[in-house]
Amino acid sequence: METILDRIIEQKKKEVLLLQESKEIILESEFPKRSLIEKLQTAKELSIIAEYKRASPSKGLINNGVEPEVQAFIYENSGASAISVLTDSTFFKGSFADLKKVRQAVNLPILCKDFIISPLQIDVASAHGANIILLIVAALEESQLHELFQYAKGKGLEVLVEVHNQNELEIALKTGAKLIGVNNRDLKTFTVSLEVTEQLAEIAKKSGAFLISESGIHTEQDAQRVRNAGANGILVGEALMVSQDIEKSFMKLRVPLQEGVNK
Ligand SMILES: O=P(O)(O)OC[C@@H](O)[C@@H](O)c1c[nH]c2ccccc12
Repeated sequence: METILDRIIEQKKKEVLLLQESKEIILESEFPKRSLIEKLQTAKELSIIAEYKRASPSKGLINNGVEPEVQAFIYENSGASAISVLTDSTFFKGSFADLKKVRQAVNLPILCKDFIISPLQIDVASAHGANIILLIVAALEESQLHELFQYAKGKGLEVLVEVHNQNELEIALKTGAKLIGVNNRDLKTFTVSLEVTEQLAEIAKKSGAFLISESGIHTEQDAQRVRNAGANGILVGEALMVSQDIEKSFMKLRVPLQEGVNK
């Protein structure tokens, strides 16, 4: 059966073809380098990557009423370590223009949250001010994963490699990734469980990578749970996008880090 991930990838292939045909010259990034890895190395609390996400295929419209630069500014002032911006338009109502607006509003590292299948998309992300790109193991052939990983590193970008099970994690670790994102949400079925982080944390941490627990984190208890499993950081979208008091939401999610977890 065709999954939502299959549909998204089909759409991305069309977008990449259009990009190729447009022959548009994609300029090099004119923005300074910002490192999430350096922040994780010295962090004393669970790092929060705060996401700007208007909508998603699993939740529909989440919040269409706040501008990306305004939301990102509040995230930065509330203690975020990085900002994630959804740039997919078809399924998430995002854009690269959103990414650039966020770049101009904050000093934090920015993650381009998209379904990357081509180096061209990495060029576009970098030109709009991204410092980190996402590579989703479930969306790529292993050879493609390696190629895109090396390409992004060559451009001075950091790479968050996303996995959802042990098989994907083992593939991810072969790239030498320093940032592993465990997605608690299955992109094929939308089922969310923080147990996924608990199950994969040990193997991910043994490799010396930093572990980011992604999706389904809403409460202080959720943050503590993935922290206790060994996470260095969390990626939070919906809970912050719908929050009536973002600063207060941050205070709850900012829990102290486990001793020695970033050594
Ligand atoms: O809104 P949540 O449940 O806090 O999830 C945020 C983030 O993890 C999620 O948006 C995400 C994780 N991996 C992705 C890959 C593509 C698109 C979106 C995602």
